[in-house]
Parts: sequence; C-alpha cells; structure tokens
Amino acid sequence: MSPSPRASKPPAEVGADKARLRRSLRQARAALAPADRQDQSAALARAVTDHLGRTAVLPADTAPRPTIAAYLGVDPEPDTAPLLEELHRLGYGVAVPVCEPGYQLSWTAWAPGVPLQRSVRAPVLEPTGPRLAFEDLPDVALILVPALAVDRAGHRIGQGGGYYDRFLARHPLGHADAVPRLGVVYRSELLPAGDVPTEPCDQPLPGVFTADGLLEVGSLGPPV
Ligand SMILES: Nc1nc2c(c(=O)[nH]1)N(C=O)[C@@H](CNc1ccc(C(=O)N[C@@H](CCC(=O)O)C(=O)O)cc1)CN2
Ligand SMILES: Nc1ncnc2c1ncn2[C@@H]1O[C@H](COP(=O)(O)OP(=O)(O)OP(=O)(O)O)[C@@H](O)[C@H]1O
Repeated sequence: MSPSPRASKPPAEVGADKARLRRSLRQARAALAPADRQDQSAALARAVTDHLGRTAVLPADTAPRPTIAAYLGVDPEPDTAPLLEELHRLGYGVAVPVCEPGYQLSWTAWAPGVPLQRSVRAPVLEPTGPRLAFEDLPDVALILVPALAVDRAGHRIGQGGGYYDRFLARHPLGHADAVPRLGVVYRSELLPAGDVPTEPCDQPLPGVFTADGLLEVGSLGPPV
C-alpha cells in the first residue's frame, strides 16, 4: 500500500524540507526593500501595542505593568527597536533572550541604551546585564516569537537552532501555566496552511503579528 499524502515524513526529510524553505525565506527577506522593511516594522510595533491596549489587564497606574518577553530584531529581521522603545515608554518591562549552551534561552532586561554585545552562539545582539530564568521574569503577559515564516495553521519556522521550540515546550499551549505567545513576521511570510513542514517537537503558535495586525489561527481563513 502506498503511504497516504498525510502520512508523516521521516525526520530527515522534514529537516531537509525545512532547510530548503529557510534558504528561500532568507533570500526573500533579504530582497525586501529597506524602506518596506522599515514601514512594516513601524506597523508591527503599532499592531503589538494596539493588541496589548485591547487585551492587557492593566494594573493600577502606580503598579508596574507586566513584562513582555520580546527580542531584538537583527537586520533583515523586522526591526523591533521602535516596538521595544514604545513598550518601555508605556511602562512595560521588556526582556529579551540570551542564547545559552544546549540551545537554551535565558532572559535579560532591555531598556533604551542598555549595552549590547554579539552572542557567541548566534548572529544576534544581547544585553550584557544579569541573566534570568524565564520563571524569574515578573508577570509576563506575552512572548513575541521571532520567525522566518508562520503558516495559517500556526506552524512556525525559525532560524534553525530550535531555541524557541525547546523554550516553548516547557510551557506548552493548553497548559495552565502557558504564557500567550505570538509570532512576528513580514506580510509575505504569512504562508498558506501546510506550507511550513512540521516535526513533533515544533510548538504551534495561536497567532501571528504582521504589519496588518494580529491574525489569530482560528481566524486565519479556510484551510488551503
Ligand atoms: N533576533 C533574534 N533573536 C534570537 C532569535 C531569533 O530568531 N532572532 N533566536 C531564535 O531562535 C535565537 C537565536 N537563534 C538564531 C540562530 C541562528 C541564526 C542565524 O541567522 N544563523 C545563521 C544561518 C546559518 C545557515 O545559513 O543555516 C547565520 O549566521 O546567518 C539566528 C538566530 C535567540 N535570539
Ligand atoms: N524540545 C526539543 N527537544 C530537543 N530537540 C528539539 C526540541 N525542539 C526542537 N529540537 C531540535 O532543534 C533543531 C532545530 O529545530 P527547528 O528546525 O524547529 O528550529 P527553529 O524553530 O526553526 O529554530 P529557532 O527556534 O531557533 O528559531 C531540530 O533538530 C529539532 O529536532
């Protein structure tokens, strides 16, 4: 009997499919005009802060606002600097990831002007300040997840380290302690459902921000 088209592929084949898709997504991302990237980054910042304004249960004015677990976008990723600055201005705590051995993430506080250094493990910038376990961040309201693309089923493909899959697997969606997590991509990186190859360890996202706003997976349109 021939395998059904929906039968799961061997892991090595999925890995090769992901590597191919990553290559073409990186090329397409690098080919976006800088002005387009900048416009979309500004619109992404508005999309995230609009969403928080609608959904966050804000404590009294005197209390600190919750923490947003964000990241520092590195060219040609969406530039998250305008977003991080606005979150800080609004009084949110902002934390960004630090790459640790074994593809683990720790977290460190970000504020405008904090000293940054290039990670020894990945081509990203990280604040030099004290590192915290995620569990020690105060009151995290949202995890913003970097991605090269997200499909309309909520499947994400990232840079290939598996950092976020490992991290999110510690607080899987549906568990009582799961913190909301939403992807961040350029418009062209929101793909038809099924276009992102998946492995069992991939952590799905319940939604994704583009420059057009938040798309929740339940409302991402008909299956393709
Ligand atoms: N801004 C940002 N920070 C992040 C992530 C991210 O995706 N974006 N990560 C998300 O997990 C972690 C870092 N992981 C990364 C792993 C690899 C590459 C990367 O670009 N690697 C190679 C490509 C190698 C190849 O061609 O296969 C490179 O040097 O270009 C980037 C980030 C934590 N911090
Ligand atoms: N929970 C996990 N435990 C062990 N290995 C894992 C886990 N999650 C992912 N991996 C492994 O990490 C590698 C990279 O995973 P994947 O291709 O999904 O990366 P990615 O999501 O694109 O990267 P990133 O999260 O760093 O942006 C794969 O070999 C995958 O099997």
